[in-house]
Amino acid sequence: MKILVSDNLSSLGVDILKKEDGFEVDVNTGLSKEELIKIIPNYDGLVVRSATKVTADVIEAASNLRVIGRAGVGVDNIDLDAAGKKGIIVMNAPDGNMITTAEHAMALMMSMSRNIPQAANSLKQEKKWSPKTFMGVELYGKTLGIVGMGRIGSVVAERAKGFAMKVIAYDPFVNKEHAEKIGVELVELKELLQRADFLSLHTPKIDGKYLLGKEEFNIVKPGLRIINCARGGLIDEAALVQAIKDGKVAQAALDVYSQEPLPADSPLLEVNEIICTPHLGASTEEAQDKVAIAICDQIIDYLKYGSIRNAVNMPSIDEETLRKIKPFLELGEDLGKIASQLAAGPVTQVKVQYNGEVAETDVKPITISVLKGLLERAIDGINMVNAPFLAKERNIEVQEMKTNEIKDYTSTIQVHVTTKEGTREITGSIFGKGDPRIVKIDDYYFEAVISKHMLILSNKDVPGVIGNLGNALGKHNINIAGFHLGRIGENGNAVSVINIDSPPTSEALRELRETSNVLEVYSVVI
Ligand SMILES: NC(=O)c1ccc[n+]([C@@H]2O[C@H](COP(=O)([O-])OP(=O)(O)OC[C@H]3O[C@@H](n4cnc5c(N)ncnc54)[C@H](O)[C@@H]3O)[C@@H](O)[C@H]2O)c1
Ligand SMILES: O=C(O)CC[C@@H](O)C(=O)O
Repeated sequence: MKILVSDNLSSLGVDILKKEDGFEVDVNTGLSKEELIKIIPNYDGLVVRSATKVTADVIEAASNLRVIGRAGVGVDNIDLDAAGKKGIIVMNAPDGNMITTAEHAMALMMSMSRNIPQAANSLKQEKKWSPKTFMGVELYGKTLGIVGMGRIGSVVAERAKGFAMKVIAYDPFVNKEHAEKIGVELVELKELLQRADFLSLHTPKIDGKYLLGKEEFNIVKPGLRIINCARGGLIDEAALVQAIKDGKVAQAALDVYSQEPLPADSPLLEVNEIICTPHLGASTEEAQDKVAIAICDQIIDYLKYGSIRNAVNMPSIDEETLRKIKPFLELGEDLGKIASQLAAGPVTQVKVQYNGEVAETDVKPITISVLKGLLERAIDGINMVNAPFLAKERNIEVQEMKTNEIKDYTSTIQVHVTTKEGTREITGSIFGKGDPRIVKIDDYYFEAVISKHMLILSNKDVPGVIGNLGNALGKHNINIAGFHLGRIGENGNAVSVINIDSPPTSEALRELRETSNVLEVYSVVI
């Protein structure tokens, strides 16, 4: 396995990769886009921080790449859609730098409230002793508004409470219990803007929308102080400069910018009330070691053992869960493959229903494996990462349903596939520790073994049909390994699943289809 590390990564991470059997590592930082495009086909894995821009054209050129690891949280420098479509998994290391970044937010809050950079600059650069110029404000008793109560926002809230600040937060995705547990009052954004003395942002970048723009600055509590250690693009920088000039906002402390590196002529650098740091939030020795170790371990676990942690473009599966759900992943893929060969025409909808114990596990990866099996014959290079993207691209509606109800089996997976011609249903279960079976096709019940080659056929349920089929298969030298019959009462139709040791020739299939009372014959390959 060849891994490229294209940004500054702690040597502890690089060493982990170097020491791993079968891994080769190149550290090559500061590459131009053209240089990266040229060398990326040589690599199975890429490790980046925020400097490398993994754009669609880089991904297009990455013919062997299987994983991109981000040593940190934000993945806005990686084209996730392009990676997903190409089947490249993107993972981050979200826990390693949360304390460090929260500490940077606190450092900015305190530096800003006491004018520390400006005062230090005046004394050291201008040799001026002017304490009156740098009158500050206390944090004590002030209200801190946090937007985004995730990992970093929550740590900031705890630290701020240590300064006896009142903490309020806006995060539409967080539950009340989490907020109450850390003693934070959840409010709407408008209320937060009207009440906060300090405001700290901790959300991901929000596409096409500023969290703080002219409209928001018009309603903030006068004298607001703003901290942004999250992402550039959350604040309309021109509107911020104007709001400070208009006296609506007192100060701001920024670590991230809409354009990075921040251009030397940025108006932000001209405003004395704005403190700027050069995207330093995660830059401590401890955090850099932690994220580097985490991402390198994750990459090895994925490339060597298939276990997925902190994936941002597919559900994560740790080793323990992987072990538990592996038989169902395989069953799901088999059911998808069978369904694709029974259904006629392009698929428009897939419903996957989980019944019984399997419904209590994380079923998302199983649904993806159904999609992978379903689309495998139509799309080259499909895998667990790109299957949902490719299904979406083909306008296939995917539904997932769960019931805890246990009927005849402890767990079943029911796959309904709809095309213009109608819906086919195929249900599977796991016998014993990992023996996959088809237990139902449409209305017919069996306990059919799933094998590499199968014939699935329907016939009128009259005497002699099975004998004739056996003769026809024998004539074409096709050995029957198993025979499973499903019927609904007498005098109706029957469906059979026949396990065969070799694939049928087209001649054999023609003869089977011409056998009297046979209605449909499908040759199914797993
Ligand atoms: N400055 C740095 O060096 C640095 C370092 C680490 C992380 N970060 C950035 O900090 C941010 C937060 O990181 P995290 O690890 O806490 O992420 P997180 O995913 O744990 O938390 C983000 C929170 O934002 C909330 N959220 C999403 N959209 C929102 C919206 N429109 N309004 C309000 N809340 C919303 C989510 O519900 C979530 O709780 C990210 O943007 C990350 O890239 C920056
Ligand atoms: O790698 C860095 O220094 C920045 C990291 C930070 O922005 C992140 O999102 O984790």
